Amino acid sequence: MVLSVQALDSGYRQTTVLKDINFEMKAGEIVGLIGLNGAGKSTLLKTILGLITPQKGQITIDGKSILDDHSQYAKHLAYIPETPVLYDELTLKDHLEMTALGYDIPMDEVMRRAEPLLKQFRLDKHLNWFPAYFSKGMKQKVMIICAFVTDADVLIIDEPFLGLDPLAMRHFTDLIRERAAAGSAILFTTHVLTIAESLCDYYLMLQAGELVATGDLESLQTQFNLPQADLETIYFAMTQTGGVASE
Ligand SMILES: Nc1ncnc2c1ncn2[C@@H]1O[C@H](COP(=O)(O)OP(=O)(O)OP(=O)(O)O)[C@@H](O)[C@H]1O
Repeated sequence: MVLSVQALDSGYRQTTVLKDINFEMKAGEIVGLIGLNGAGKSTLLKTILGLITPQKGQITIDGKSILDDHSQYAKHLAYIPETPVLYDELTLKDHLEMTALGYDIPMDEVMRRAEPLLKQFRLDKHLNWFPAYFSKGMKQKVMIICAFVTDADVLIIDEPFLGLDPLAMRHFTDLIRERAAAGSAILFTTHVLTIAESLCDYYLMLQAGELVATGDLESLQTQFNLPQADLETIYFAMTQTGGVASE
């Protein structure tokens, strides 16, 4: 099991947002974390990343928790946040260099891995540009490239498709599939359910901080008693019933 989340409660100061979250991810799995605004998706991703300390329960990657070795734990993870976070005073190449340092990968190896991605995302001529000159989508692409040049075996991606043009979106979904085929586990949130449906092996359906259903589409169809339904139909049913359909 690459990622294991057990009996997790998490949130902010006095507030508990996530209640009793349990799931596991194997190498090569693509998992969609699906739920309404405010359901707790980002809170879950940030807790896995170690940016929020769990109130209860435990998270392990390859059997180790963040408490065992913080820096080793962090090297197993790469994160693409919802809003690109770039340093104003660093160029695109500097950001790649920072990634190389952070993950202990030689810079020439990072550049070798980055080259096809830079070309694909049409940023190969912009290595010396500063973020101020990038569009929102270009900034998002920098975050994607920095995450995909690492050796991380768990990729955490928060609403990755907003701001990308259709061509970039296609390249990005291909990259996600390739990376999973190479053995990484990929957990992402999205409100774009058609893309989730085309990419995910299974789904975590989060409603008001609780996992109300998990499984692949077929299993969700059974749980919600909606044979043949697509993910969007199941999602609407979830928001109306607050969970799986009663018998
Ligand atoms: N820094 C914070 N301090 C206190 N409460 C917060 C904080 N960030 C989020 N929350 C609360 O936690 C709950 C879950 O928020 P979260 O951002 O995890 O939702 P989400 O599912 O990612 O939503 P969205 O789809 O809008 O991104 C919400 O009720 C929100 O108000």
